[in-house]
Amino acid sequence: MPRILIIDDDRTVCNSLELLLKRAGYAVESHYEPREAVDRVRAYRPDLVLLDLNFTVETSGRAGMRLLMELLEAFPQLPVIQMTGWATVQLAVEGMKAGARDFIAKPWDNKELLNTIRTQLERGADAGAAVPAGDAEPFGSLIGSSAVLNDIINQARRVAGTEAAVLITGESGTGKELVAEAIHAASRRAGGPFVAVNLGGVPEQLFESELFGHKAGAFTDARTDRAGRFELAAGGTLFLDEIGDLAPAAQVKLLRVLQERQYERLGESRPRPTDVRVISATSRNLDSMVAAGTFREDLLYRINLIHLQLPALRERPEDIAPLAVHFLDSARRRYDRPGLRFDPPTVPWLRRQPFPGNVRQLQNLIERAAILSPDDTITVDQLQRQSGSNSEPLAGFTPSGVTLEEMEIRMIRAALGRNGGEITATARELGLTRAALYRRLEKYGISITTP
Ligand SMILES: Nc1ncnc2c1ncn2[C@@H]1O[C@H](COP(=O)(O)OP(=O)(O)OP(=O)(O)O)[C@@H](O)[C@H]1O
Repeated sequence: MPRILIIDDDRTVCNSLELLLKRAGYAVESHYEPREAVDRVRAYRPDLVLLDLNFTVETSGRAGMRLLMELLEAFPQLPVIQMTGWATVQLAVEGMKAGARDFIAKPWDNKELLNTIRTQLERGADAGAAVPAGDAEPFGSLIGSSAVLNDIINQARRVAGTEAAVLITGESGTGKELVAEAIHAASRRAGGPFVAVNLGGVPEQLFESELFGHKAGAFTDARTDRAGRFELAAGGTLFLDEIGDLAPAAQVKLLRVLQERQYERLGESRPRPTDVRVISATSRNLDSMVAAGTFREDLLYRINLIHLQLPALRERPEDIAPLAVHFLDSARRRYDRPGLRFDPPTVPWLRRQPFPGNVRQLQNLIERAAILSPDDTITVDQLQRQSGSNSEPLAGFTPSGVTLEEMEIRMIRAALGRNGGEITATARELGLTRAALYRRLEKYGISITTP
């Protein structure tokens, strides 16, 4: 019978956990005193430890973190599951970087807790040993070896096995959706669907129908019953893209469903339980939006148990070469041009470009070059031409004295000019989504009629 030791100074918590775990067939003991915990582990030899991070003597969780470190040092193979309040979940993430296996947020869900324990016991004593930071094992289809990206990959790998809600932020085209897919693929829900919904593209009046579904006749255009995204994603992951674009009323509706873990199709009164892991993404700054009163703080709290901030491509120029090579390789296969290659000055040139549209812009640039290149060698000259501009920033080095923001403004104006103010074409040329282009127009006060 597997042995579990609970370390928590709250006896009521220990009692109810003991009851639950014994019923589930484990041998359980509790330890209330953080100080002698290491000795207790040595004596009891548990197969798994449930460790509370927030001892009442000190609610910051630091005492719990110290104890976690001591335990991991004394018993590096021991699976430790941390327990923590919502307010200190960030601490648990730190704990996972240090080698804890997982965490459960209090108040816990019995089923989830038992699942987590079972998974960790199945993984055995050494299987989950911490992956060293900066390792280069592939994660999903993410390419890149910069330290910043690796750090994010490692964090994502660790949270993948949990049910925690993840918020991914970063500029447009930095790979937020790709990271979400990779987390899904590495999670227990990998066998279930990955359903993405772009909340920026859902008109406010269709929000409920889109997410929760509707019954025929629920409104004028509802001719047949329709499942919403929550239903389609059941057993899998729901990716809420551009969550910062959500209107206030929709924020309330989403929050309610996330809190109550149930929803109703429009026109139906039967509640359906949600069975999704939520991953959200946005290129907006939700903290400032909360401060400005345009994004609900309680919703932010729900969706960002774990926060992954993806750096812009210009902040990790080391990733440009491997990405460029990867995209060229795909283009070789896709367009059946096996001889395609970069002229040697191309890659150093690419590394110097600001790429306001990030990885997506780099990908588009190389794809276009691969299609249009008259022979097998892609040169700087061609890339400059393909980037659609001879006088604008991508054509050369960053002019001195010009800020990145000014360059971005110039690029946007020039692209708007070339495309006659047409948003879709301009966004495509810049490697941005329409929503991302609109945000920039708004941010810089650029008007479309007089680019
Ligand atoms: N690290 C990476 N390795 C390989 N491909 C990448 C990487 N990052 C991004 N990409 C590619 O770049 C494109 C943009 O990525 P993705 O759609 O995930 O970005 P995003 O941040 O979600 O963008 P948006 O905010 O505009 O929705 C995709 O085609 C994706 O496959």
